[in-house]
Amino acid sequence: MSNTTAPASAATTTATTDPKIRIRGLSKHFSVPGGHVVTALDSFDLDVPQGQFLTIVGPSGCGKTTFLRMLAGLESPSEGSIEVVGGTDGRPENAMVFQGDSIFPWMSVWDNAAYGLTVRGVPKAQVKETVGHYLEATGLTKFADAFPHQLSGGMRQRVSIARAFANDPEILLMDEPFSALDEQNKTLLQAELLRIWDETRKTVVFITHSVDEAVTLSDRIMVMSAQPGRAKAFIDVPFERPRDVLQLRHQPEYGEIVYDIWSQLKEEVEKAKQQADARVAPKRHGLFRR
Ligand SMILES: Nc1ncnc2c1ncn2[C@@H]1O[C@H](COP(=O)(O)OP(=O)(O)OP(=O)(O)O)[C@@H](O)[C@H]1O
Repeated sequence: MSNTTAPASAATTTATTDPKIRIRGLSKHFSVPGGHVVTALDSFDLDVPQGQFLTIVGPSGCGKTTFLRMLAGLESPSEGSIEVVGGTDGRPENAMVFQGDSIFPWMSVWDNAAYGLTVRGVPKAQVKETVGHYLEATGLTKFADAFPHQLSGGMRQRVSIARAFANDPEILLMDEPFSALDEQNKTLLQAELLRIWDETRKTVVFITHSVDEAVTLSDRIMVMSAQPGRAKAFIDVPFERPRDVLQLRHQPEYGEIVYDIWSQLKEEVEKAKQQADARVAPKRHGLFRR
């Protein structure tokens, strides 16, 4: 499967056809107590073509969430540029789905899903049609009047997904949206996401710690290096769409891609662990001296 893996240096040259997201020289430094500076991301280049489902995997602390937050405009870059090539038709640039609850607890399922459209002043009939469609697609029609505290974790994530798609953003950003769910719910939601995404073919940047999830959902996977985070490798996922989550996992090629990603990741996970140990060691040393 090595023919699907491209070194990171090819990132900006192989995926330049009609990019929806263009990242150049992106770095992010954080000042932390003690006068230290953490470089979360270092000189990061990336093109995401229009309509691509890109997933990012990388060891803990390599800057995945920081990157997504910068894409969402919630953090500003220390250096470099982020460009989302967008339309001018009043649609939001992005919508984000997080790991935990990102819906409003005081609003019904319907109102949560309709929120972005209502704020934008979309005509009521269109809101009704769009929200109705995405609640149906996420299996929530019967729960339209329910409130988040009456729903399971999986159903709350469905509301987040329905809201994100209903809002029709230019790009969709998803930060480990299924990581808190049990295996069965995770598989169901992956299948639902695949189905909804197939309808819209939105440009998605998705973060996960699960290599299986990455291979199941994505067109392309970016493996990040341990901190400071950089693009280490790109792996194309050649499976045709629409995809069936279970059948996909039966294919011999699936295992080869999973192996390929793990081969890239292993070294970075070990590096990240050494970094974490090195951060703990001086503190321990200080403790013994007291
Ligand atoms: N606001 C902040 N202030 C200081 N340091 C920060 C801040 N946000 C992130 N960092 C640091 O930047 C680095 C990257 O963090 P980030 O959360 O982006 O990593 P990640 O790859 O998403 O990790 P994980 O997989 O564990 O969620 C970490 O060392 C983190 O401690």
